[in-house]
Amino acid sequence: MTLVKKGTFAERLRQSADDVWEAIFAHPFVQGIKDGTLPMERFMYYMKQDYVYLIEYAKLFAIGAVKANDLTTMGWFASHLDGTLNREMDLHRQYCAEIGVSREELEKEQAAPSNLAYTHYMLSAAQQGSIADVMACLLPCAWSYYEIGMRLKEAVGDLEGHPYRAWIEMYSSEGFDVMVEESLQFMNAFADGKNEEELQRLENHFIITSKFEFMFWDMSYYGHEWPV
Ligand SMILES: Cc1ncc(CO)c(N)n1
Repeated sequence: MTLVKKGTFAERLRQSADDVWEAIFAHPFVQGIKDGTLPMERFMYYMKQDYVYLIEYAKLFAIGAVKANDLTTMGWFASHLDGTLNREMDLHRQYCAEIGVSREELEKEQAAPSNLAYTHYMLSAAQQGSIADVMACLLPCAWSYYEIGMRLKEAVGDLEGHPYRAWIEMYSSEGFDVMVEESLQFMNAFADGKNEEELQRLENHFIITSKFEFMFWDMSYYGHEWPV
């Protein structure tokens, strides 16, 4: 299941946030997707918040394309900017269309506080930092979803008739594992030659964005809103 290679910087990152990731896997929202017991109303709240999240997340790929030092890297970021906007977000548009939520309504959704904090943290780190900072912020998103997707697919087995089938299939699909694997390779290459202080900054981005991933699930389950 794990794509990470021993002794790499990506392995160090994964280990540094392991407790956070275990808390994510055990979260009642994630467990509820697996069991199919998650109320659809919570899932739709999550999808709407995720839609506005993905608009900002996609900008990280655009920043990565600007900060890339070669055409292969630039092309990779450009293709995932396209993939996020035109494929991943299609899943959201389709789910929402099925229950009568239009594209316009999705785009008008206001980000809840944890969502806003998460995307702004990433955008600020990406704008101030190098391409390595961009990747350290992006990694927990795709990689933790991949591990969730794989775990859920394995636990559920036959997805026929499962209420969250399309979601589980998307994040456990073959294209997605390639994307994660390539992200890990890029992360290792970008970290190459960096001193310990810089590596710690990258590790900190990884841990913080992993914690924001947990908060996103928590917010979607309990509905944390602005206090006033
Ligand atoms: C909050 C969040 N993190 C990661 C992903 C995976 O792209 C997503 N769709 N939403």
